[in-house]
Amino acid sequence: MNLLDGKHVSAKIRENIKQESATFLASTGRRPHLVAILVGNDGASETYVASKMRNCELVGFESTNIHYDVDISEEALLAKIDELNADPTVDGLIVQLPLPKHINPERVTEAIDHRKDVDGFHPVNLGRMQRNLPCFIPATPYGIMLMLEYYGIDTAGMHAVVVGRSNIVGSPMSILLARNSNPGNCTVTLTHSRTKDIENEVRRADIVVAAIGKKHFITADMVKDGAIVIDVGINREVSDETKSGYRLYGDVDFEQVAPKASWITPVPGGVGLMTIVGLLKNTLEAAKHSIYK
Ligand SMILES: Nc1nc(=O)c2c([nH]1)NC[C@@H]1CN(c3ccc(C(=O)N[C@@H](CCC(=O)O)C(=O)O)cc3)C=[N+]21
Repeated sequence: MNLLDGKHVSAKIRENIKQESATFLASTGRRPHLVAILVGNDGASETYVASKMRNCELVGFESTNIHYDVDISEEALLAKIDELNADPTVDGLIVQLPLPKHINPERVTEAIDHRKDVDGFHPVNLGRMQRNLPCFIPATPYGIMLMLEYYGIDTAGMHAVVVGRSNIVGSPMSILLARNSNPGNCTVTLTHSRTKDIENEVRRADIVVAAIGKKHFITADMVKDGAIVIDVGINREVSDETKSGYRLYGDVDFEQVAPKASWITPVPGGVGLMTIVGLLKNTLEAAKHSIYK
């Protein structure tokens, strides 16, 4: 078993981003700038946004966190997005999900200027990704592809099984793995809650991407010998044994599965850290206008 070490890879890639960020500052007199909007008081969301801001600092980006009460109206949120779209000092703009029930996430996603959509959730970016055109790729799938690339894993011809069809992970992941690029060129099966026999589908996988949101859903008996296992799960449980007061569990039973896998990501220390690197890379591209002139 080899570890796909998110801690190591994210630190390495952050070094490159930091250098490019310094070059950007030297030539333009300003820093790449990410704005993150957070609505409400979800503990996990607050942790992620804080981590994104801290990572911006690490690579020399400017970052702004706008925090609204849970009862902000959709209209007021959309008005703020319009204002930030028009603000030339803002390069990247994200609205942390999930949003409260009275706000339509689809409307919010489409309101963000696709040239600042560093989450890669806007339909323009999604469509361009599907066509293999320059675009912002959603941060988690992007981070996973960067990790495979870093370790020089050639996925061409592999059978990939993605578990979960979310807009932010499973669905874009299936597109990226099937694309004619490297990593990519996989034969992809996208499984979900209505799949007849998920266990059996996963058993056929050369590469498994688990993005279901259920602790230890993927067990050893479901994994083929030598498979590559990517765990996107971040299931939080209260624990009095840790400083933070909670413990994270993946969608994969790491202890059981690791001995069978050729490569595997740990949780924490895997995909989550790469997600942030994906976001930083997109923000740098947005600042440099290297995707949209
Ligand atoms: N608009 C939007 N964009 C997102 O990118 C987005 C989102 N909404 N909503 C929620 C998910 C989740 N997400 C994570 C980011 C970092 C870690 C991360 O850093 N994880 C660390 C540990 C984190 C901890 O200890 O809590 C690790 O896995 O080692 C995890 C998950 C971004 N998301």
